[in-house]
Amino acid sequence: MIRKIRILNNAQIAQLMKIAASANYVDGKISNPHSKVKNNQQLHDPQAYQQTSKLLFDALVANPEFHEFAFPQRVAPPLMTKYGVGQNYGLHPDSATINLPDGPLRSDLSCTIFLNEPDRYEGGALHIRLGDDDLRFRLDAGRAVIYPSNTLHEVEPVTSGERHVAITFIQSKIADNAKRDLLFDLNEVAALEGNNMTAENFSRLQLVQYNLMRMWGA
Ligand SMILES: O=C(O)CCC(=O)C(=O)O
Ligand SMILES: [Fe+2]
Repeated sequence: MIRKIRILNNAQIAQLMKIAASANYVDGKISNPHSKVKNNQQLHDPQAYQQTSKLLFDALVANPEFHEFAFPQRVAPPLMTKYGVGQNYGLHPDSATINLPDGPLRSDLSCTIFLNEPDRYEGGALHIRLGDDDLRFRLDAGRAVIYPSNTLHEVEPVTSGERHVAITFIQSKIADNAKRDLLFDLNEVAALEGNNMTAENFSRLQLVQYNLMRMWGA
């Protein structure tokens, strides 16, 4: 399942874009030197990186919808990237593991947080391939798309303007996408309809929710 969630308010977007305007970006190949398809720029200043990464991380983990959908166990520090005219990130899968200072993170879900409005650039869609189907995202500033890391996806070439996003990767308590999606649906229905049930039936429903979490969760 793929979800779109509003993560940032206007003040947070303005703060991030202000930092982006004066910070130093470097060739994105710095973190994937062998990539044949990565053609973007990423934030490099250690201070700007730490500040933006904390703001983005805090916004994400404060968001209840993010928890309901992702069941996050660990979230990689978000990284701001940008794409100028002619830049893109060709079709690729995301790595299964990402090495972080506190140990490897298994990437179950990938997340793009859009930082500038889609009318500020042309092209630059995040294109996710699902078998024969194609999904394209150019979301409003502040909104994120969270999608399974095991998909093939690309960032299409920017043809005018500049595309600003932040990316992160999530290790979920439920590694399996199908199981995670089932529990998300079950929990959502329980939250929406629980008040209409008898107390005993609601308790039985909770028993199923909790025991599936025990069976499937980390
Ligand atoms: O910029 C995006 O929307 C996604 C970038 C991406 O696929 C990646 O960094 O692995
Ligand atoms: Fe990717």
